Amino acid sequence: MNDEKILSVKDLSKVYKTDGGDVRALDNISFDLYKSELLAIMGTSGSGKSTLLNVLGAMDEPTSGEIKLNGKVEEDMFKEPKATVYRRENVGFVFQSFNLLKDLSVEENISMPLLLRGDGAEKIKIQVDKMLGVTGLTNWRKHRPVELSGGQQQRVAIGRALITSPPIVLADEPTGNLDFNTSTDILKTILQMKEQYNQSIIIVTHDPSVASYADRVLFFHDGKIVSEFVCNKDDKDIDMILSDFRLILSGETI
Ligand SMILES: Nc1ncnc2c1ncn2[C@@H]1O[C@H](COP(=O)(O)OP(=O)(O)OP(=O)(O)O)[C@@H](O)[C@H]1O
Repeated sequence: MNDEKILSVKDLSKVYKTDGGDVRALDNISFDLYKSELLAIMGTSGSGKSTLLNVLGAMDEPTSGEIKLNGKVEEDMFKEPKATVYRRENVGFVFQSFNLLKDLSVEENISMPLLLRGDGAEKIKIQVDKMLGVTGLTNWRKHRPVELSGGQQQRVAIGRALITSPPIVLADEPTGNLDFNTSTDILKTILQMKEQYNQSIIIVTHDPSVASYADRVLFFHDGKIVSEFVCNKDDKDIDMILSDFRLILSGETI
């Protein structure tokens, strides 16, 4: 991680109009994401974590506020066709539910973003072979998602998210459906790829052991950032993250 900012978020708010009244999902959020940083977001249910990822990924338009990418506001980043271009060039998504295309093989799923951006067959093959190696899926390349374990499916999703080397990766509970050992394996894959491709990653998680891999943790409550924790790799980060968070929530469940 270095001190170069890739994203600067300033006074970001998102208000949903519902029949039951306005829901302020994000309430004046400001933070920076640094180059090569792994930033974890934790928070109570309904505190705005997924909304934030959707807005940063230009899937949902904020009500107010500013997002700078590399120090510049992207004009019309929430309007098509600019939103699609912004996503394609800058963002990789990893979801809890993997979101793989079930009729396609592992290698076809991973190659999809390259096909969509119009890369040639030879270039795609080189990139996909490399990615299959990094994610440990070379022997599974011809298999379809249904024939894989949860951890393997998530590694396909990670490979697909990172194959275009996007500078930003947005991961929403990427280990939420996985057991402890598989989660650790997935996190190590994410970290290894971050080192290799120099990416900045935002990971939403309820799991303090996942958050302990991060450089920094932001805690959300009621659409606001209520605390920030800088992880020190050499002490008991998990305990500290948990106690910090419990203190903030004063008894609420995570
Ligand atoms: N499309 C929508 N329309 C109306 N309200 C919404 C919509 N999406 C989210 N919300 C509301 O915005 C708030 C934040 O939701 P969000 O999904 O971002 O929370 P979260 O922190 O990701 O929650 P969880 O940990 O339970 O997944 C919640 O009160 C939710 O009900």
